[in-house]
Amino acid sequence: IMKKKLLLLGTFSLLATATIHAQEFRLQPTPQKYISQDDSISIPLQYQLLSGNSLSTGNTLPLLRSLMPGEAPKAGFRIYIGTQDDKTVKNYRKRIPQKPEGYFLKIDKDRIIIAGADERGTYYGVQTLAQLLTLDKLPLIEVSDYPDVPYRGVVEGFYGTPWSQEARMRQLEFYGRNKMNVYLYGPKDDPYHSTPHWRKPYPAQEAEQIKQLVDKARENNVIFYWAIHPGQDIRWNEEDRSLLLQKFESMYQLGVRGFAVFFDDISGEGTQASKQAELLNYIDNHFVQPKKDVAPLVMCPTEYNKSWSNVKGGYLTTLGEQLNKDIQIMWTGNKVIATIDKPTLEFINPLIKRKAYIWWNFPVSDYVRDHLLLGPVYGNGLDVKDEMSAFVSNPMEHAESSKISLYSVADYTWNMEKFDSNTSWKHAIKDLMPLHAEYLETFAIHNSDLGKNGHGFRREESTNIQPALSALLKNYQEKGEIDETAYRQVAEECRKIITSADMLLASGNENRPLINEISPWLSQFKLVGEYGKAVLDMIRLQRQEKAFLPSHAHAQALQTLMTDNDARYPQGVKSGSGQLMPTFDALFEASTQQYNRQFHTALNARAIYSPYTLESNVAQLAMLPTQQKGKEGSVAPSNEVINWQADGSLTLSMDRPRVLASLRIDLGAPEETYAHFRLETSLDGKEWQHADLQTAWKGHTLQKVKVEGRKVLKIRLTNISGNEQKVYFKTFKLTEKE
Ligand SMILES: CC1=[NH+][C@H]2[C@@H](O1)O[C@H](CO)[C@@H](O)[C@@H]2O
Repeated sequence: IMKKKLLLLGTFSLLATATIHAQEFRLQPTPQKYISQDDSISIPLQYQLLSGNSLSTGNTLPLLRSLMPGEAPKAGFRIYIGTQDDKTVKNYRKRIPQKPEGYFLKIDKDRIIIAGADERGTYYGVQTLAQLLTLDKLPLIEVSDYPDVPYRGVVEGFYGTPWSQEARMRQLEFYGRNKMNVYLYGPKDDPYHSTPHWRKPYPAQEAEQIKQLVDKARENNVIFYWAIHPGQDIRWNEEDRSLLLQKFESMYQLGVRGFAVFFDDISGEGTQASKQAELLNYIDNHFVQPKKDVAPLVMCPTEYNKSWSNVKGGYLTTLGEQLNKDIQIMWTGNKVIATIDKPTLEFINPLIKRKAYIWWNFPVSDYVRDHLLLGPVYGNGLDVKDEMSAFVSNPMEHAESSKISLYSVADYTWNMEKFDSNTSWKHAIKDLMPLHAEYLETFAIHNSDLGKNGHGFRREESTNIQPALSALLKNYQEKGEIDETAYRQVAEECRKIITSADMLLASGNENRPLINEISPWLSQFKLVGEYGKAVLDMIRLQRQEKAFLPSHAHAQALQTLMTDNDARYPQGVKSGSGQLMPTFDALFEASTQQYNRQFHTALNARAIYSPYTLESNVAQLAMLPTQQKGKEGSVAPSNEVINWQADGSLTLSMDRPRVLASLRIDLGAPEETYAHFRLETSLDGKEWQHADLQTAWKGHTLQKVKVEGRKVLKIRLTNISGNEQKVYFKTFKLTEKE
């Protein structure tokens, strides 16, 4: 454990440092019961350790010794540590909360007692002590603590670039420190987790990496679950069943002691509830139970959220009735992306006849990959701790950045009623970068909304400056006046934005992995701050015929820079898209229009925006955002199975006719599926011309459409089969002729 001392750069006296640290100090997660005697002792440099036999294996004692290296048999100060069966803590047995993973921690003048309800509870007691040891003096306290939600942690279950080995190793340490006890390995783009290679054992190198992760997880008292995603091509036969069990056996040989089967985002034969239940029960009865040291099986259903469930169809009730009682069933809530409240659980728990194992799809961003989601965790009910068996977060492909949310998920699931979203968020940021917390907070508060997206899930953004932004815009648009107070606040925020971007980019090694992840967004964030300043100049100089021009030109230059592709992250980089950019764009347009009217000029009054708009009567496509990068225009991909109704269509419209060089469409479906669709283009939205969909190349279902040289204003794709088609929506991308 790296003892994270707050090394303020010498500007404070030792006392002040301790005071500041003590003031801001909080235990993470918030303990259930904490009694302080308003007294403290120096950290004992020597102590006698009296530890119970139950701790002879495991990582609890190694952790304690790494935190307090002064073990000495004759020392006066004593540390008593053990689980409730150990005689070393028998005098404190009745102080131990009788809950799984509970512990009692007491710091007294001449002794420390760490007594756990079980091994992991004792380990958590040491983790709490670890936090207290970052203070300059040890407070005399008594902590009685235990988790509200039995299983708490992370499911790496997103599409896109899987986390690296180093990122996962750091994650597991973070889970140990924050008392999260579950990590489910299930990255959609790992070919050995999903189609095509789920039947095959990992190659030697990947196998070794999994083994390292399993060992690291054990060190941090985290249950490592390995998940398999077979549903897209599983055959319900003896052969595939034994191949799946052999794969699980090969993972067991690597040390894996937790297993999951995900049936999400699939179509076809694999979606049958009774077949899924039969397979899972077989795995439970012939693998999990006989092994005796494997955690209860976890499964993700095909109908994993209410908006996709068809209760009368019986899928969920079939699982509820047929699945062995100890098999856990995951649930994302009322929608794919949703916050979890009591009604959500009152709907699902009776259907599946057990407490739902929540898969929370936040801060996952695989459907808005150009955004970082760094805002507070909020919106989940504080009254649902007894209605769920687990709460695991599906994070972003950016592992370090996800820790802002994960810190709060750990806090929320350990002590739900005491959870305070904003306090937790501020401490999450301090935990990531104590020396640059104020700058990271400025960055995070303006990079939290998702923008328009296929799931319609949004988050608050720029809440600190939002009132000033709307006051400034309202006064200017309606009265052409400048609200001076709002103007000053927005100017100050732009200065903070620019400074924060620079301070974080120059923050050296405080948290290099985090900065490496977010640097494309930091560069973009700085441009947003500069753009805000240029636009503030424009409205200030709007009546000065000459002075206005350089600011207008600078604002346009910044718009161009902000839409340029960042090679470090080709999926696009958006920052401040929720409040800052819409306000600055509106001020840019209003002031330029005003200037044009006053000086009879024709300066460009349109902020650069995406020239493409999407319309569709297919529910899951209707809200997908469009993107423009140079000569490329695209509709953002969706990761889920699209239920494309008969005669349903999608239309991509442009701001003006453009000549196409190519159009690529990938519905992730076999060749014959494309016969069910018609592609047309139009110059006026009235006359439509047919365009041939033809296979670009075998093996991959990407369609290259013969539109070379065709001038179009609209492109339309329609399901003409007369039936609903279940397809993916992986690529819809046009390239304009140079
Ligand atoms: C249970 C579930 N499976 C999918 C779905 O939720 O949406 C997530 C967000 O797009 C995606 O990451 C995940 O793989």
